[in-house]
Amino acid sequence: MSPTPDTTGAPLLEADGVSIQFGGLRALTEFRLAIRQGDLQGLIGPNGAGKTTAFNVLTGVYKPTQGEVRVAGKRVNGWLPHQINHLGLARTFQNIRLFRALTALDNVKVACRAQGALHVEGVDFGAKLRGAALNYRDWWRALLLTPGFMAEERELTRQAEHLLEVMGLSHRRDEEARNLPYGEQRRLEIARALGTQPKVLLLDEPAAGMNTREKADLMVLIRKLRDEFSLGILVIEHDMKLVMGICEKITVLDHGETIAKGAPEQVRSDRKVIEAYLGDNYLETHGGAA
Ligand SMILES: Nc1ncnc2c1ncn2[C@@H]1O[C@H](COP(=O)(O)OP(=O)(O)OP(=O)(O)O)[C@@H](O)[C@H]1O
Repeated sequence: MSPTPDTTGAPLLEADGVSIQFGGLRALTEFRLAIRQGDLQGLIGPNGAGKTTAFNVLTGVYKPTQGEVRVAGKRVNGWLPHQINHLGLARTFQNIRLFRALTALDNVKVACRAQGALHVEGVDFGAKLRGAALNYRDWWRALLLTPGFMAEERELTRQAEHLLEVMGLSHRRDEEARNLPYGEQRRLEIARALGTQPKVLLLDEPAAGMNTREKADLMVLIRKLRDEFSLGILVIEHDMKLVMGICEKITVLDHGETIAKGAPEQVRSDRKVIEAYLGDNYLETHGGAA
């Protein structure tokens, strides 16, 4: 049986009054969020609201102009994405970013290997030097196919195969990522993100381009991932059925500002959210009170 999600622990990911500005454009203003183990939260809003920017700030692609991002309790402002990833934060992208010419298995193995690589936090020169020395050693081990290297390869293959199986992609193991149907490429991206053994997973429009059946399956799968891998999950998604169906808490952005936050039923009847995003048609089709 899946463990009951524990959403009472310390936040694994926190945004504390985070703002970012591009020239004169305030893309994100005073953004606040806390994700704990067992959380399944949504981030919604109209096009250009700042959702992907929020992901980019949380994962180290952008440095916040103001405020603080904390991962596993550590302040990570200014850290590089791979350093933040080592603290347990992984993501997928709105525009799929797989290694297109690698097989499904190798896409996931790359991520599993990256997690086993030297953990270099901050900008410590000594650690970087040690990292370079270990890379050099690993290069020779790979070239000479030492028993240690071969054993490590088998273990990485086993881990990657397991993740492909969880994501229903075992049958695609040896196919190049670019040849997979769109919905399967999206699932492969999630498998790859899981390869880095995250504690928090950020999914940027995971259902984009999927048909109704695939979306329904994805909803079940996202819940299953949360439970089986003891994750906290944050999802950006335009499909309201999916977001409202799986998320326990939703943050709504508009022009970089948080205009609402709460349970799905609270958010979908919020007048500001209806005006900015859902539209009165949504209420007519789905019911609910303004
Ligand atoms: N690197 C950048 N330089 C300048 N402006 C940017 C940059 N990144 C994002 N923006 C701007 O910030 C605003 C928010 O964009 P963002 O991509 O976060 O929106 P979004 O909510 O993810 O939209 P969508 O649903 O269309 O993906 C937009 O006006 C966008 O043009």
